[in-house]
Amino acid sequence: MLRYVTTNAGKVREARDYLDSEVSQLDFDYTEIQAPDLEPIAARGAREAYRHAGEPALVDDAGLFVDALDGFPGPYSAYAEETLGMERVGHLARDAADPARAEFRCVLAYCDGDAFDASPDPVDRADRAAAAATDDREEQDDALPVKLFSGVVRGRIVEPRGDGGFGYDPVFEHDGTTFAEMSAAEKNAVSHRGRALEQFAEWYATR
Ligand SMILES: O=c1nc[nH]c2c1ncn2[C@H]1C[C@H](O)[C@@H](COP(=O)(O)OP(=O)(O)OP(=O)(O)O)O1
Repeated sequence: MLRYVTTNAGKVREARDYLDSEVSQLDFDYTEIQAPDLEPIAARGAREAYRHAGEPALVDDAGLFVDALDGFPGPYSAYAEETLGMERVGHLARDAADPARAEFRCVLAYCDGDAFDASPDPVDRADRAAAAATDDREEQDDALPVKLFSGVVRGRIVEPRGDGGFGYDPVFEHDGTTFAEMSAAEKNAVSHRGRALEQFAEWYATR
């Protein structure tokens, strides 16, 4: 059974469109390392979740990157939402630029313990073999292969509109409509998460 690892029910709702019945949510709060990019955060999370669950794990790390704020809040989007809140982050963005161009990014990291993605790079392989041979749990985790998928959607930050979706959806406008004004299907058709899930589902079905 594939476990979609997140504490966020909004993400699960969107993922169901791509993963149907073969997925169930694992409400597990994996360690989020600090990094400017989402990829290493998601990869580390997927390894930890797989070790925890003992089942194939798919981690979804996402964030809002505002151009005029040099990518802030980016990997810290959840923290900024909890502290400042979606509306104040929106104000910061619009104070910095008008229009306040931004993008949502999503990285999916899949780990099932199999070496499906054995690196062709012998140095990398040797590193993995060495890491797998140690007793150190964190080093062993680094040896687990992870497959990454990502999606991006461009838009602009506006005054909040709409009551659908979650997180920053009310302030993120794409083609004249905020994500909170769209149905889940409409959002999936253009969103960062939809793009990443589409790629994952295609790979997963044919792996
Ligand atoms: O489609 C989206 N529509 C609106 N907001 C979004 C979206 N995608 C990510 N976001 C925001 C929500 C949160 O403030 C942060 C994700 O943070 P992120 O750490 O990936 O997720 P999270 O803490 O909500 O749940 P979890 O880590 O358990 O999956 O970016």
